[in-house]
Amino acid sequence: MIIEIGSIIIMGSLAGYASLKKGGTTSNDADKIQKIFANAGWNGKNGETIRLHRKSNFSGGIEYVYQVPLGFDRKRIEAEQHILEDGLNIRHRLFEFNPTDLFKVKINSSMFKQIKMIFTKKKIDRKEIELGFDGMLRIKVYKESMKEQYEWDEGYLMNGTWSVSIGNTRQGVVRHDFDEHKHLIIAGATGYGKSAILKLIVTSLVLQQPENVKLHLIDLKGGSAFQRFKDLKQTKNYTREPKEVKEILQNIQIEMNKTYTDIVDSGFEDIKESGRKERHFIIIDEAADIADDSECMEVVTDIARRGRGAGYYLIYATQYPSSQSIPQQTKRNIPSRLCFVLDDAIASNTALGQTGAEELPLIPGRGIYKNVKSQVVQTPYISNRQIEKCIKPHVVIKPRKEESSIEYREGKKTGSNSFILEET
Ligand SMILES: Nc1ncnc2c1ncn2[C@@H]1O[C@H](COP(=O)(O)OP(=O)(O)OP(=O)(O)O)[C@@H](O)[C@H]1O
Repeated sequence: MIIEIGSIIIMGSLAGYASLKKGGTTSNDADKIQKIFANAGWNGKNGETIRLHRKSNFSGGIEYVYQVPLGFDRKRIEAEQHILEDGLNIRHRLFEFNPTDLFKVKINSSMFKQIKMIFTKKKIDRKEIELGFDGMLRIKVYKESMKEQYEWDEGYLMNGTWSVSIGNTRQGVVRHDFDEHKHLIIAGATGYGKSAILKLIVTSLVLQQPENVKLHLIDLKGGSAFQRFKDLKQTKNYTREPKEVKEILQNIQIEMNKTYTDIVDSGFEDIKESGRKERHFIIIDEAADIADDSECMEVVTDIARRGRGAGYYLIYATQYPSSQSIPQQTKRNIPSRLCFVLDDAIASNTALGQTGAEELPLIPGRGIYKNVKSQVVQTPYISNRQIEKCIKPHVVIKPRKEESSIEYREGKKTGSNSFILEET
């Protein structure tokens, strides 16, 4: 009995302490923010500081609204947001701990072991921030980290459009509309979600625009990310061979030029105005592998520069962003970027035009999407099994060039699209 009462008191106090810790975390964040601004040299030209205008609670944290001095460099602060986040996390780390776990403890001889487990299994959670500018500087400080995984489902689709879900933020889904923003550069260290988002983009395009999307898939990573799309009726080109890339790109360029000439000759400015529905997507996974080939790069640059008018959109992915793998002219023509964690600030600058990707947490799918503004997103995750299910109705059996002398016949299915080849 005494043990039971004692344990209840201990648990009650621990729970109270933990919830206090979780709730009352941010009392002096306003001061900290002001100090971080001063130390980072983010004040106005004559040393003017930001001034706290308002502070308000919202369901996930606290928003601080500041008046900013004239000449305030918002882009610099956006790029160096991690300094602010690190500063707010220096002394205060939040325990990801649910006090109700304590009430699940069974009162028996292993009680102390169970309590110890709850505390030793806790994860350290960082405060995260979000910046906004509308004449005032708005800093949202969140009590909890962003979700590490968002499962994709068909609710992410916008049928009949070219707008594809690219990530989730706490405010909702962020989309990249290819008819608005055309091309996209994707960069990121290996293993953090480049292929996964490319597969999601392809799947979304096929499901949203099955009759109008034309895919040119160039997979130079030595993996098999695009393999599953090669027999789609929407796939016009698919290769994993670097030596085939030049010919494919040059043929695309010829078609693109012809389409553009037709559009202009018919008196239209671009494909959108012409009312044509077809859009071509040239998707290159590991662009660094063709960076040495000047003829390939000439076509890539040309598509980035002139493809928009003809409806030829480029998605250019690399894990090695450098001035060679993303030439200056290509970069200038592709303002939209999605960048997962990168090795250093130089790579981040090359890929995004700002630092910050080197500071992203090591979470697959966590990236910075930069378009008009830049924001941290968690890309939706689609499993290979889901992809197979979604694209199955679009699979057709195509003879490959080198197999034109081989007779095809449908055979015993071992997968959704397997068949036996018989040489005659
Ligand atoms: N949005 C996501 N949410 C959760 N997990 C993800 C997400 N994206 C990727 N992952 C996980 O990370 C793993 C690696 O992702 P992916 O293959 O896309 O990386 P990559 O950057 O293309 O790496 P590599 O260049 O080595 O192929 C995936 O197998 C998956 O388990």
